[in-house]
Amino acid sequence: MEDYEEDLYGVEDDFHNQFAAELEVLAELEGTQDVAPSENLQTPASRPPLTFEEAIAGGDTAPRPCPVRAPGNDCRNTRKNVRRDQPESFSPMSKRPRLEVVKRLNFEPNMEELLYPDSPPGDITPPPSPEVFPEMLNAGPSDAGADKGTMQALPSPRNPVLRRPPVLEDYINVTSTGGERAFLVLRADLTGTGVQNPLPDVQWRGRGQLNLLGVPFTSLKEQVDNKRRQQLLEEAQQLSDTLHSLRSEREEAVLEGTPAEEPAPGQDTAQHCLWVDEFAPQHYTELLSDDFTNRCLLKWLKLWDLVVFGHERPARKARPSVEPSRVGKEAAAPGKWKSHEQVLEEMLEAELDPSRRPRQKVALLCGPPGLGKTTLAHVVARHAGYCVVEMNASDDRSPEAFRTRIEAATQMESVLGAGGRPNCLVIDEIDGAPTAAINVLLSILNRKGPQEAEQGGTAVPAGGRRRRAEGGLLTRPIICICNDQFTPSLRQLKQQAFLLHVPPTLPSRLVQRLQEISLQHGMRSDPGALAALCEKTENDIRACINTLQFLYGRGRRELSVRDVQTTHVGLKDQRKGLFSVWQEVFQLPRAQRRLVGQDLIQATQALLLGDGDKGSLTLASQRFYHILRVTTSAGEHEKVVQGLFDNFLRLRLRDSSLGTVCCALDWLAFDDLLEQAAHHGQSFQLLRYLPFLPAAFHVLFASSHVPRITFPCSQQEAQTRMSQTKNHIQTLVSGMAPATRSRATPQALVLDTLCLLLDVLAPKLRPVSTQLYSAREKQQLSSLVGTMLAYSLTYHQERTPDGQYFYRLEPNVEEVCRFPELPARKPLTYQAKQLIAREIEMEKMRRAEALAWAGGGPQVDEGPSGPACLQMDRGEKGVRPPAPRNHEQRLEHIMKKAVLQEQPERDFFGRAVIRRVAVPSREAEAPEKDTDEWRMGVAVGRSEVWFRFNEGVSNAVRRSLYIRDLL
Ligand SMILES: Nc1ncnc2c1ncn2[C@@H]1O[C@H](COP(=O)(O)OP(=O)(O)OP(=O)(O)O)[C@@H](O)[C@H]1O
Repeated sequence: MEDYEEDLYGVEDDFHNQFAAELEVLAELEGTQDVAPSENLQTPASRPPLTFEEAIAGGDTAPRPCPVRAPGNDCRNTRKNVRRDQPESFSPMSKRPRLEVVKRLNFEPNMEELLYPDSPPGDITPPPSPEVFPEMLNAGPSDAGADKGTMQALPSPRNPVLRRPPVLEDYINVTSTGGERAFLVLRADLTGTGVQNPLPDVQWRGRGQLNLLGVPFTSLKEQVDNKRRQQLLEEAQQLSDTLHSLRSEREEAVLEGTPAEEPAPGQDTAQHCLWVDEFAPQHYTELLSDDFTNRCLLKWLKLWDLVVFGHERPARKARPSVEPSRVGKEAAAPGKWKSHEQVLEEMLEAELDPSRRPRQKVALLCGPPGLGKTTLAHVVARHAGYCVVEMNASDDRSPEAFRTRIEAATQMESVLGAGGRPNCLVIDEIDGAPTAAINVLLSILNRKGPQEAEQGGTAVPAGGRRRRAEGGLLTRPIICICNDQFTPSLRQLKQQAFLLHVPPTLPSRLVQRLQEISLQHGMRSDPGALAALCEKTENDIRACINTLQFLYGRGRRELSVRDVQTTHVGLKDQRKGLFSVWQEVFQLPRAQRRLVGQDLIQATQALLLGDGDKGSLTLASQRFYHILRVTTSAGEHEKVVQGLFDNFLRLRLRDSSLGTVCCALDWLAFDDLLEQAAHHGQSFQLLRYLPFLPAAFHVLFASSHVPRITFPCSQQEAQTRMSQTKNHIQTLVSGMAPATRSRATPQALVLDTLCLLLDVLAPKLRPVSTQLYSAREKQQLSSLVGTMLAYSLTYHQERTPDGQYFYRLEPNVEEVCRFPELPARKPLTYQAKQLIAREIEMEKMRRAEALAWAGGGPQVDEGPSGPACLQMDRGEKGVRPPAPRNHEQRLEHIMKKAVLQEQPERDFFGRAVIRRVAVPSREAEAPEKDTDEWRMGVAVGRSEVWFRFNEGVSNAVRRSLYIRDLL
């Protein structure tokens, strides 16, 4: 059969050409029918090869290729089956060979191009989509072969591209660029993808997805889930291992019968007891705070002995060797500043007050947290024989509660447990108390005893009654404790208090104490690690002990420096003042100052660029985190940043190329952006990045020098200047002539107009009288006045503090567009400004009069006035009649008004006055046309000359003028 086809192939047949269309339709019709059995079924082997003529003659009986509409079935098998099953008589297949011929004629070159390259000539399977096609071609040699096989094995669907519209099927028509029309048969979309899939076995890339990820998202998700699961499993494994090992340890211990491991009765409570409480000092000698401070506080408490216990104050021993020299020194230098210690000692040695109490009724201990201030107060008070009553000022904040607590503690005595000891009141966290509460305390301190009242001249009985009403005299010591002595509410109290600054604990003492504590719990710790711990906690006793206990609780039996560095030590939340924050940012911590110049720059770069190994960054990163913590706790981020901005350029910069400055400016800009995004866009999660700016500044600028820090004011100044500028612009715009204002937006004024306008407003004016000006100069002046009036500008005379007069532009737009340090480009003289100011005033008057006149009379349109009028005079002389001059206008106006507004004369009460007509005298009868008065009136009213005396204006040229010359 193939041979036969080959023989037939390429035969040109007129019949087929003529009836191509009909053949096509027939082929289509046949395609819709079921596979028809062939009439003469012969196997190719049994059939002898035919010649062309035989084939033609055979016509309808000629064997035909397998039907195309048998998907999934092998062509030959089908044919065989058909041959066996179907009776030979039934054969509607007469046109089959022609169909094949039609197919092979293939009259459409465009369609031929689209055919699959490897497909046999008779295969009219539409090509796969261009996307699949190259893939299939490049699938590798074996695949390609397989695919070819598949392609050949696949049933080839009927050609959906037809030259004529199909009869039974839906179609769409397509016209090629060459104008040829083809008809595409529509088929049902069985796959439902909307895309005809020519090869269902080949996956279309991405199944409609873009595959931007490379790896599908689902598999990524799976990976993450797997990872998490793995992690959880590992953790669980670790936990069970630990539990297992612990259990085995305990079992071993039980088996060995170690007495130490047996749960002691108090052990459970001891485990939960804080070490800070366990090792809290009980005696004066166990105190870690500075000895001088401890001693001073004890001495001050002892000053109360006379009032509280009735003990006489021991007589002071004379210090023969020290005193004279000291006295001599003080006498020699009376104005010399005294140290704080000297002041304290003087206070302690001073005489008691008339009521035999110390002059300072309250002691104020201040210092950073965790130094043992509260402990000091307790231990010293107990040591001095008192029963300590503590109150927390942050808790009892209301003045009433404050008064009640203080009076209860100072005027009553505990009957239970105190052993008859008098109270000593300790007020902790007094910096958290409001001013009103502090005032209550002050009023209690300032109550006067009878002796003082007598000295003050107050009447005793009345004073006694009042005292009883307001409470008794304070006879017990009060010790106040605070962290921040600069809290505003403490100002008054500080003046009356015995102020004691508690200095940081000496690290050597603290290390020793910590070593004792850790040894007692069987924890090994070398002094280096403990020193690192002290440094990290800034010698905070509480933080050190708590850290030790925390590490011990986690099973560490040995403290190393690494442990200290990796542990996050919880410090008490403490706010530092702004100056100390700025100082910490710009100054290296004490311990690291000696490292300046060694690894600092490297560390800086590594920290900022993020490319250093962690080991070399420990010091720098510690500093970084410290600053981060300090600035976060300081709170006032805006103020902190302003201080950094105002001060960072005043520092001694190490970097001569100013790279650090540029970096710092970048940080500042970034900070601005962050704040803007956070507050304008309400993206408050961005606020967490703000404290990094001070940390970056520290890394960039911190040095060993003590920085000279000033309080920031540039922001305030800039804001004031901006509001001033806005005011100037607003005043300018509101005063502008409407025509000018319509085109002058504030922004355009600032950016484009004002700068040039200032140059326009400074023409060269000769310092002579305007009468001597040439026409051009007059025009220049009038246009200047016109421009200034259009922008509502004028010059205003002012006086400097040293008494000099000067003219200032009003509103002062020079401030808007000129830097104050720079001189004006074309400064006008005082006289020029004066002249311009006067001309502006005159012009304003003229305009006002013209307006009033226009409003008063009907003859309004007599022409413009002022500079416009002047210009009209010059430019359009021939066109319009010259307008009346200004003084003429004015005079005429006045006279008209006088005529129009002639009112009947009225007396004081508003009644019309009727004058008696006097008998006319002779002189009156005569026509006094020549009288002086009449003539004067004519002269003033009718004369062309009119002048006004302006007081205070001195024109450069003067000349004598007589009245007769004017007449
Ligand atoms: N010499 C010491 N030896 C051991 N522990 C001490 C010593 N001094 C103080 N402590 C412990 O340190 C802890 C903190 O002390 P204290 O409360 O007196 O500090 P503070 O300066 O008052 O802190 P704050 O300002 O936060 O109130 C206390 O629990 C105390 O037990």
